[in-house]
Amino acid sequence: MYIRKLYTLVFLRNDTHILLGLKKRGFGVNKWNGFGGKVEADETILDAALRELKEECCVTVDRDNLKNIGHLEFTFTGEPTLMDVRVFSATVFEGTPTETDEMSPKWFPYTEIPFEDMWPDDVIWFPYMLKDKLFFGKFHYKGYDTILNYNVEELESMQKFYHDKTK
Ligand SMILES: CNc1ncnc2c1ncn2[C@@H]1O[C@H](COP(=O)(O)OP(=O)(O)OP(=O)(O)O)[C@@H](O)[C@H]1O
Repeated sequence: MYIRKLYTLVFLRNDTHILLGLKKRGFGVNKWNGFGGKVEADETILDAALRELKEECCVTVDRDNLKNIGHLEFTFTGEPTLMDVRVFSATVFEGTPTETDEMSPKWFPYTEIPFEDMWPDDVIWFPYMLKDKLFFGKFHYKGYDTILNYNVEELESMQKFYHDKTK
């Protein structure tokens, strides 16, 4: 049994580029990633996603424009926590991505995503996101550099996935 902790991860995208942020502190420091963090006890997952995006790169998204596109689960050998990461994508947003204490944002062409400076799982599930497929990925790590085993599958619908999960 694991202790499940909820996280959000948001990607802004257009036809040719994706916005990533270089994490300046804390978990995943010096890695490029989407924007996100822990869901607080008093907020919904969607509210947490919008809040973290604003806090980390000063961009706001209308909640109707934030699409849940994937679900990731991370476990680490010897650790009791399961990181339950809800992945979102938006193409419509307000504001200019701006550096904050936590993140330094930069647009990358889809052909130049810096996977060597990202979490090792990203290169495995990004292709689903980039092809606009919904996905569910599970990764078991040893330390923070080595994936011992994983599985990624395409989903028909996030709503159906969450409905089936709670059965
Ligand atoms: C293991 N493989 C992984 N692959 C891809 N992304 C990963 C990840 N593991 C964590 N993430 C994301 O990294 C952020 C951490 O957030 P994190 O800094 O811990 O949260 P938060 O901003 O609440 O922290 P503090 O307020 O500083 O405590 C959060 O978006 C989360 O989804």
